[in-house]
Amino acid sequence: MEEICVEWQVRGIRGATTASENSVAAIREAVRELLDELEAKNDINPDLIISATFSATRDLDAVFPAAIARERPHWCNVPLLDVQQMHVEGALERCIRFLIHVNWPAHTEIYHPYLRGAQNLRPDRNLAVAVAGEN
Ligand SMILES: C=C(O[C@@H]1C=C(C(=O)O)C=C[C@H]1O)C(=O)O
Repeated sequence: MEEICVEWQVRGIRGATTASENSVAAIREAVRELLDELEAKNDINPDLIISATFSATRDLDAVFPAAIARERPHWCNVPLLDVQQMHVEGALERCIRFLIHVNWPAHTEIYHPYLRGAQNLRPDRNLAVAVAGEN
């Protein structure tokens, strides 16, 4: 029988969005939408996620984004962390970012979701799908 060998790599996935206000409902809505997009566009298997770190700007403190992520199917065992995003004067407000490390089939494209007010943070990643090895 022919053996099909898949080569795996550890890859980083970035994403960001904004919440409409500093409330549990608004942050939950924004995080769910962002992770829905991540999973839909990448066909990701949460069991292959190594860890996920969320940052929130200092104007968001109603709820931990990681707690929202953990509500998702198969995310309960993913090591999660929340940090406060460093403040830069004039930077995008009410912004939630993530950096996720994942085991990924080599040479497979990754989509980095940047939604809502975060769409202009990285126009290069918003317009194009990053090609394997370009992270
Ligand atoms: C541009 C962003 O915002 C900030 C700037 C970053 C950068 O210059 O690479 C990365 C994360 C944030 O600290 C982003 O989230 O992508």
